[in-house]
Amino acid sequence: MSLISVEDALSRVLASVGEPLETEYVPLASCAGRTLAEDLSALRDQPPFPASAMDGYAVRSIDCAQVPASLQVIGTSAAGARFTGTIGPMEAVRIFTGAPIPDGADAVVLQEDADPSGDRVTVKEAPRSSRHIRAAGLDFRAGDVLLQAGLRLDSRHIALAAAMGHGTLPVHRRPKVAILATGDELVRAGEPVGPDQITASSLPATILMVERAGAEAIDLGIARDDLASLDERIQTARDIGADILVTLGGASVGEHDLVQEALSRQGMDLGFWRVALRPGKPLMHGRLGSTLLLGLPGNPVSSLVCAVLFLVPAIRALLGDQRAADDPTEDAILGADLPPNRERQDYMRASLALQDVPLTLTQGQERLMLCVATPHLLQDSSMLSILERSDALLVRPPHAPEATAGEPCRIIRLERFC
Ligand SMILES: Nc1nc2c(c(=O)[nH]1)N[C@H]1C(S)=C(S)[C@@H](COP(=O)(O)OP(=O)(O)OC[C@H]3O[C@@H](n4cnc5c(N)ncnc54)[C@H](O)[C@@H]3O)O[C@H]1N2
Ligand code: MOO
Repeated sequence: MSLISVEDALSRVLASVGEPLETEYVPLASCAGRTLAEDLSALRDQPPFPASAMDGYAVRSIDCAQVPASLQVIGTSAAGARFTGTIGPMEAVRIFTGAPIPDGADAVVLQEDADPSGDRVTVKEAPRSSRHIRAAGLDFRAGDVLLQAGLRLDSRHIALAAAMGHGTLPVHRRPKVAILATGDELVRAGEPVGPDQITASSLPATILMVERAGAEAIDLGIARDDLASLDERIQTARDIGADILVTLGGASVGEHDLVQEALSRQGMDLGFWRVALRPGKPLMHGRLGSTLLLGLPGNPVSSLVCAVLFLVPAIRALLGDQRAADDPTEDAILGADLPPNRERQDYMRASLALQDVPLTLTQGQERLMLCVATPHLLQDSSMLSILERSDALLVRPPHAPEATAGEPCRIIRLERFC
């Protein structure tokens, strides 16, 4: 099987996701990272009544056209406890921020612009009509559709939904993502490491990425490099109804790379294997019943790059995120010369720095901040110390010609995924 392009691989992964997961109703405070399953309309006006924006006195502006003006204070309107009467000529009501404006009043005088004395107040500054009053429905009206289906919810959306009158929201179920490390050489982080062993660093890292993407991560541990051990863990993933099974390692061509064989024996429908991608070439994709399969390569940087490019978009698509297929790249300026690229799309670990560039404009000198991406010299896909020092992946298309420092380039910011 020949290598397929990154774009082709991503569209095949997303096509195999199918429809977003079913809808469930979740309390607002637990909706972070969920995706709204339906358009949401306001259940009430906000504010629901004309409200004071300041602490001071509610007045009739006409009474204060000539200042100083002495008014009779006939009551108090506080947030949550309105004044129920009506303000008449030369009368005022003490009012606080957020309180309903009493009937008859059309302005609020700041308390800094008024001198209280007993049951009277002297207004020193003439207010114009509607001064410091928030009209009913200023923010939104009942029935306004303010949040759209497919929106990935953050605290801004939660604040608005709460103000709109909602306590729970219709969101798509979180995908269950089972993660299985494979390899006789691997031990869990923190456990004793034998002479020929290393830590399965990608296991906790992938769990974190999966949770950050909005899914429920299920840790299937480490399978040995034998079919029985793999079979057993794959069966566990099916038994728990995993929406995605992610395997780490064993994806390549060696005799110990048994993941594909084990999955095939259980009836995998192979989508693709091997992508024109560096690092991450041996990526495998398929389906096993209702479970989407992503076989990530074992080198930890390769598995992270594949998770950024394919696993996170698949999770977002299952969550119904309307932006699941968005291009994650953005513009930057290249910080070093680079040789021509070969046939695989390259994702180079790079550090970002802001560079202040002087610009001569017609009106004089301006300064522009540019984001400069400098790839690290070593790009071995086993090297996590370099990954830790990297802010971004610098993307180089297949067969890109040599490039010179200062040219535009495209990057993916890692903080968005890690
Ligand atoms: N003859 C060929 N050899 C290799 C090819 C190839 O095309 N022909 N491809 C290379 C590429 S590219 C990659 S990437 C690796 C990936 O292969 P596998 O997916 O089979 O990975 P493993 O062999 O199982 O492991 C590779 C490496 O990564 C370590 N590893 C595995 N799992 C983890 C984990 N969870 N956390 C941290 N490190 C892990 C493992 O110990 C190995 O050192 O294959 C090349 N070979
Ligand atoms: O593509 Mo492998 O993922 O070079 O290390």
